[in-house]
Amino acid sequence: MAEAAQTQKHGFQTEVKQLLNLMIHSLYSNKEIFLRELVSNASDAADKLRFKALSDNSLYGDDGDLRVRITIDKENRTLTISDNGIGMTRDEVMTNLGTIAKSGTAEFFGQLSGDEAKDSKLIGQFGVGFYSAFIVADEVTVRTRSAYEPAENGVEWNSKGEGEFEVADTQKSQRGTDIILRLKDDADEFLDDFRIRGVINKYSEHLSIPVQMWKEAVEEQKNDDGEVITPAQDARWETVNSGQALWTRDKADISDEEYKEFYKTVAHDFDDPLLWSHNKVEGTHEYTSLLYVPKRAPWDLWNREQQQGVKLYVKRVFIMDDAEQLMPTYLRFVKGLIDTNDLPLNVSREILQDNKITRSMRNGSTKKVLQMLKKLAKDDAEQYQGFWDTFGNVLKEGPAEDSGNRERIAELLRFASTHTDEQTQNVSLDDYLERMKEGQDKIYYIVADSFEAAKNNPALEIFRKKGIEVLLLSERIDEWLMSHLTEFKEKPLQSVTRGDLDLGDLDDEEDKAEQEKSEEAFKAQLERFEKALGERVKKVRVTHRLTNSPACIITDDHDMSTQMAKLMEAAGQKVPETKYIFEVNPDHPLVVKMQGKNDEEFAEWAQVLLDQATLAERGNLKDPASFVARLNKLMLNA
Ligand SMILES: Nc1ncnc2c1ncn2[C@@H]1O[C@H](COP(=O)(O)OP(=O)(O)OP(=O)(O)O)[C@@H](O)[C@H]1O
Repeated sequence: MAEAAQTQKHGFQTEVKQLLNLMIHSLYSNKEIFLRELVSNASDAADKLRFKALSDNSLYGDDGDLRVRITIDKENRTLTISDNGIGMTRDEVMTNLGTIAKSGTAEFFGQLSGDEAKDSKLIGQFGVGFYSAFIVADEVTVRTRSAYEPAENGVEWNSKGEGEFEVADTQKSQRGTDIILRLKDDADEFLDDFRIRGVINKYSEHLSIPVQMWKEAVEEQKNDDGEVITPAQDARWETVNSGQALWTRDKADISDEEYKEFYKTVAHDFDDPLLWSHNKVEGTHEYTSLLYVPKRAPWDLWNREQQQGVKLYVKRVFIMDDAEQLMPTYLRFVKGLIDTNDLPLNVSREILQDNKITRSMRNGSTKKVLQMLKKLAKDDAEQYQGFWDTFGNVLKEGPAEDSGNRERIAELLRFASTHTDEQTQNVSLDDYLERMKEGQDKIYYIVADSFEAAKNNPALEIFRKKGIEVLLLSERIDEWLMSHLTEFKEKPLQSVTRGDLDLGDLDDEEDKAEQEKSEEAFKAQLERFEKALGERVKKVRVTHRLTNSPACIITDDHDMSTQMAKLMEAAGQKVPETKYIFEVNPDHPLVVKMQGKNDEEFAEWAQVLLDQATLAERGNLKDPASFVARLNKLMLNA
């Protein structure tokens, strides 16, 4: 080993220290995965080089056979994983092996509770990567040289995993990266050739890169008659895996186990996937897709800029990670790959962006994912519920993003509803349609800040009385969803807190006649309300939706809904002030009592009723102090 010069000491980024700590504690029972991670990094490095070499063949130098080699040194207790891939420059080493360059990492680690059992679940969401080397090693040395740099610009990185690492310049004749692990005392098993071969077979069998191990020379063996039974073999590098990319094989010949292990390698997940779909598409455009739905959400699912999980290959050559053109954002949890013969090898992101072939692959793959989810929902409601609880809120972005598949996505949505009054979102729109009352022509829903606020909103009273089911929505995304989901199977969706309530055929003639009568009788009172509330409301009218509450506020047909206004406010946008329609229940004892009050008292009562109704709908008041003062005054007078 050449003398390393210019050694510099550095501290790990805080998050790296936390990750190391967490990993060593959570993964001691699953040590072998370090090898999967390091071999898959080596394979990625080979993929990157192959891709760069498409436009600059000289990058290969005289070493064009890309491979990963694993060497065991029992005497020095080291295991070395070596690749001749793209390698790293000094700057790349500093960022890749000293920091975690993903936005939001600090917040992620902020969630750690210190409870090992709980925290170890988080590690699965994070993806373990290079640092998993420290599960089995008490010292790791990385010697690397970028394909763009000469031999003298090699870099040596070294760390004992205790908060610091050292970086030095070095000479490295061969391009690529060697990861040298000095194994811990309890990691003896990884000095065993047979054990390592087993791990490679398990995890790296279907990577498209050969993984090789050194095989000692074999002497010729003859039987007593002088016939050769074992021919002599020179010592050599032997390829341990099949090196055939899994997705190129026939579906019928691939076992579930193989699909699952392959998933772990491509997705850097160590849980099994929930579902997968492997398709060879023929016709105008030919491509193969292998798409997985994970069981667990990645830690950065809510970062819409997070990398997408679908890789693009052209003619078996890896082209790029996270090809965002291949999968819509609302399916960003899908992992896997698409391999096509129809694109040129030198395809760029720009070309991908506006390309017929990309569009066709994206449409086809989107449909495949939606289909496999639909099938799961049909075959296994419990597993589907698990999927929905994890990824439902991402899927809810779908109707806005992908109008072409709106109905297909809508079939996959699940809601809480007044059918059970439980918070679990397990009612599909099809369930709702099946339970619709005779004469009902709309799907009713309410959006509120919380499940309780939705469930207890006074606007539901008439629906409960008549036994009409209402969907109860209370996630942040729901208002956005409903503004793009206006009908399902030709039935319009209608908010119960918006516009005129016309229950259509659900109101019988008698109800209608009664309503008209009470409106007529209440005319003079309405005018008193209007005078008392003035500019605070858009209009005052008699309600048909309340049975137990004195009043409620309703958004007019074309005004912005309360929840949408809140969303926009939260996003820092200026929102025009919306005035509500104030609906009064003439039969409520409080309203009846108000009739005997003088104008001044009446006005006080009216203000309090409006504030109460606003609280029930918006969850807050612009001027809470005046509300409290008024209420206290009324209580004193009582
Ligand atoms: N053998 C290698 N050759 C070249 N670069 C490498 C090698 N191993 C790691 N790297 C670089 O270090 C970075 C960090 O690796 P690490 O395994 O921690 O994370 P990752 O592979 O990006 O993500 P994941 O969490 O999914 O594993 C890689 O993205 C890559 O740029």
